[in-house]
This record gives sequence, C-alpha cells and structure tokens, in this order.
Amino acid sequence: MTSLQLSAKEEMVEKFLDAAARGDLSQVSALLTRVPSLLNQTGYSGWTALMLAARNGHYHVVEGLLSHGCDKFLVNSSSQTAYDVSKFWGHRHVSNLLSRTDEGCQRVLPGTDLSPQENYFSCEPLDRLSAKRTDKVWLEDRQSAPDTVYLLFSSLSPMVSSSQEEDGGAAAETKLCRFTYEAVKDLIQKPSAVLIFLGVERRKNRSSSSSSQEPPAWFAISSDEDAAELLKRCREKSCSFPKTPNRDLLNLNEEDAGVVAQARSVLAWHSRYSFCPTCGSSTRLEEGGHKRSCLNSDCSSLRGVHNTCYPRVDPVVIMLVIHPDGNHCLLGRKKIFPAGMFSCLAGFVEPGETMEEAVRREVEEESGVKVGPVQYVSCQPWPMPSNLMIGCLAVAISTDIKVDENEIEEARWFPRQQVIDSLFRGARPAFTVPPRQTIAHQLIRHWIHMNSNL
Ligand SMILES: NC(=O)c1ccc[n+]([C@@H]2O[C@H](COP(=O)([O-])OP(=O)(O)OC[C@H]3O[C@@H](n4cnc5c(N)ncnc54)[C@H](O)[C@@H]3O)[C@@H](O)[C@H]2O)c1
Ligand SMILES: [Mg+2]
Ligand SMILES: [Mg+2]
Ligand SMILES: [Mg+2]
Ligand SMILES: [Zn+2]
Repeated sequence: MTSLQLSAKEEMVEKFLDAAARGDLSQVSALLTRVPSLLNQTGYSGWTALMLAARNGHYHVVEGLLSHGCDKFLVNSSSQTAYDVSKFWGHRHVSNLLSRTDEGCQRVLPGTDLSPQENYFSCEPLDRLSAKRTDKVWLEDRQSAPDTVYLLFSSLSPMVSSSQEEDGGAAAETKLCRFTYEAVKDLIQKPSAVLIFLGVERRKNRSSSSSSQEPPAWFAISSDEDAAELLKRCREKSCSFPKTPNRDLLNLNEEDAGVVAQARSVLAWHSRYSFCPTCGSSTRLEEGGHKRSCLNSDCSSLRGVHNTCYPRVDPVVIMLVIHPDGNHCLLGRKKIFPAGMFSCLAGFVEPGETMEEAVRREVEEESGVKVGPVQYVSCQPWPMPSNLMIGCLAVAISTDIKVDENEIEEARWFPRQQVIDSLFRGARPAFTVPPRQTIAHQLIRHWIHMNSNL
C-alpha cells in the first residue's frame, strides 16, 4: 500500500469519526453504506465513532451505529468503553441505551445500571434445583444415570487436568476432570465419602424442549483415599489435585470456576463441622449433602430451623477508598502479598453490622482513614473457604494514614495515573495489582472506567 493510499484511507476514517462526534447521522450512514469497514475503526485518538458519539451525547448516532452491529465493548487507551464515556459525561439516555441488556428489566427498575458485572467464581452453569435435594428417590436415580457428571475432591481440591504450553511454559488451561458413575461408584459407597448434589446442566437452547430427557446432573465427591491412588482413575496424564487453591483455582474457565465455588465451599463446611455445633454429637448428611442433622434426638438443633445445620457463608466487605480529591485511591499490602503488590482493604462483616458500617470500621481499623459515603458495586463468592466478597467504592473524609501493623504492612494513596499504568500499560509500574480473577482487581478497574481522561 502506498503512502498516498494510506492517507486517503486515514482521511476517510477521520471524516467518519468527525461526523459521529458532530452528531451528523446522515453523513455517518452515507459513509457506512459506501465503506462498511469503517464501523469499528479508530482514528488518531484511539476512539471509535461510537465512543465519540457517546462522549457528545448524540443518541441517534449511537442508536444508528448499534443498529449496524458495531462493537460496543471496544475500549480506548484508558480502557473505557463507549458506555463508560457516556456515563462519565452525564449522558444518561446514551448510557442507558448502551447498557441495555433486557428492556423488561429496565422498565421495572428505571434508571438502574443493569450492565452485568461478572466476577470470577460467579458463573452459574448449573441449575441448583434445591427443591430436589429432599427427593431421595430422584437423587438416587440421578446418581446412577449414565450421563451424570462426578467431580472428585481430595483435601478440598478438585482433580484437574492441565495442558502445558508447548515450550513447557506455564499451564495454559486447567480443566475439571469429569467422571461417570461407573468410574466412582466404589468411592460413593465408602462411609467416609461426602457426596454433594450440585445441580443439573442448564439447557443451552431453551426452545429445544422437545427432548424429554432430563439434563445431566452433577455431583461432587470428597474422598479420603490416598490422592496418588485417586489420580490413577483418570486417563489423562496431566491430572493433579492443586496444592495452593488461592493460586491454582484461578486458572479454570469461568464455568468450571463457578461449579468449584459451590462444591469447595460446601465440602469445606463438612470438613469443619463434623460434629453438631450445638451439643457435640455425631451428625448425618441430608438433602443431597446440603444439610447436617444431629443424631442426638434431645438436641435443640432439631427443633425449629437452625443455621448450624446448613453450610455457612462469611460476608466480607472489600472496598476501594477514593481520596476526597477524586484522583487518588487507597491501597494496602499484607506481609504475605507478593513483593510490590497492593490491593483493596477488606474485612469480615461483624454480627449486627451493616455492610456500610463494616466498610467504615475496617478502613479505619486498618489504615486510620475515615470514610463517608459507601456504594455497593458487585460481589464475588470466594471459596477459600466460603466468603462472599461484597465489593464497594467508598469516599474518604480524612486522609492521614496510620496502619494497623498486625494486619497491614503498608497503605498508600496512589495517583490515578499510576493505577492506570499498573492496570493497562506499565512497562515499569510503581506497584502491581492483584490478578483479574479477584474482585479487588475488578473494583480498581471499575473506578478507572468511571472516569474519562479527555
Ligand atoms: N477476592 C479478593 O479480591 C479478596 C481480596 C482480599 C481478601 N479476600 C478474602 O477476604 C478475607 C477477609 O479479609 P481480611 O483477612 O482482610 O479480614 P479482616 O480484616 O477482618 O481480618 C481477618 C482477621 O479477622 C478475624 N476474623 C473475624 N471474623 C472472622 C471470620 N469469620 N473468619 C476468619 N477470621 C475472622 C481473624 O482474626 C482474622 O485473622 C480473606 O480471608 C481473603 O480470603 C479476598
Ligand atoms: Mg481488618
Ligand atoms: Mg483486612
Ligand atoms: Mg476484621
Ligand atoms: Zn446436637
């Protein structure tokens, strides 16, 4: 391609982007009809036509570009989508248009930002069918069905297989090993085995209800048989039980991670609650492994509903605290973090405490900073062993830092640009953020996306 041809093409792109930025729908449409490939092009600024129209609140241009099938998830060099840009500049009608996922929901909750934020461990590929947990006949029937899927756990780790990259580098992908009933029925029969009904596969294509067959059911089995012996059951060579779940369970695909979030938390609860917490007697597993009932008929846990009989979840608040100047955020590091890593502050919610109060208390305890407004962003199941991470943004009303050295080694206000460098560019960032699978990472990203750097 000659430099002349290149500049003619560039000129066409700039003309198209300029029309979008000015809100000239007829010119945008005319250019697209002539050159359809302009749709997702970026110019010198790194912005698409959709971003520019969103920046200036040109609703009809945004609508027109969407109807041509443009990609609304493209990001500029600050990792903002057109939606982020329109939201920052207060063009609510445009951001509603860009976030629209379900018009019915928008009508019921007008003004609500319904763009989904999926965190790792949050995917629900199975329908839990909790009503079936008390149906023993149905459960037994599903247990031995030929298409039923079993996951095998040892010391709270699922058996996985890892494909290595060709040069022998890091594991490229980790997958859960799936077993049939025939392959594990001897394990199920052992008295020490813990069997959990996880749910049935959601039908991908709902209209294909012609098939009367039930979708495959999934179970998790925890076995105390020697791990090396268990591994012999798998035909794949590269299978293992990961030793460091905090790290190794972050390499699963989103769907497998969602299943592990449920299975590992329930199994961890069984391993920690072998006896009745009320009277210390032995207990019996019920309801597809989702309940433990006391064997002592006099125990008060058998009268009424007792939360000790059901798997526990610990709520934890995790927050990105923003400086009153709006341009810095507070991050801290624990001694156990890898060198150079800083993250959001976090802490367990205490009894009788609101989520907002837990945020204010934990931030003040750990950093000495006082917090005013708190806003919920999204949450994440964290199966180490069974936390629900409640992600919030919070605004500081004081800025002096005094860390609680028992918990935090250091806390600092980081300028926005340093955070952007760490997240997106940084050949040599001033610090590192936690991996993308953590809600801490997603909260930091969320704050950066909320702000446009024009
Ligand atoms: N997914 C993420 O991005 C992410 C990020 C940070 C923390 N986390 C998780 O959040 C959890 C809580 O954070 P934290 O350690 O800063 O909390 P924290 O600040 O409340 O301090 C933890 C201490 O509180 C006490 N504690 C109070 N209630 C407890 C409970 N129910 N279980 C265990 N200890 C309790 C213990 O002494 C413990 O050492 C961590 O264990 C970690 O697994 C997840
Ligand atoms: Mg704390
Ligand atoms: Mg903490
Ligand atoms: Mg605490
Ligand atoms: Zn009891």
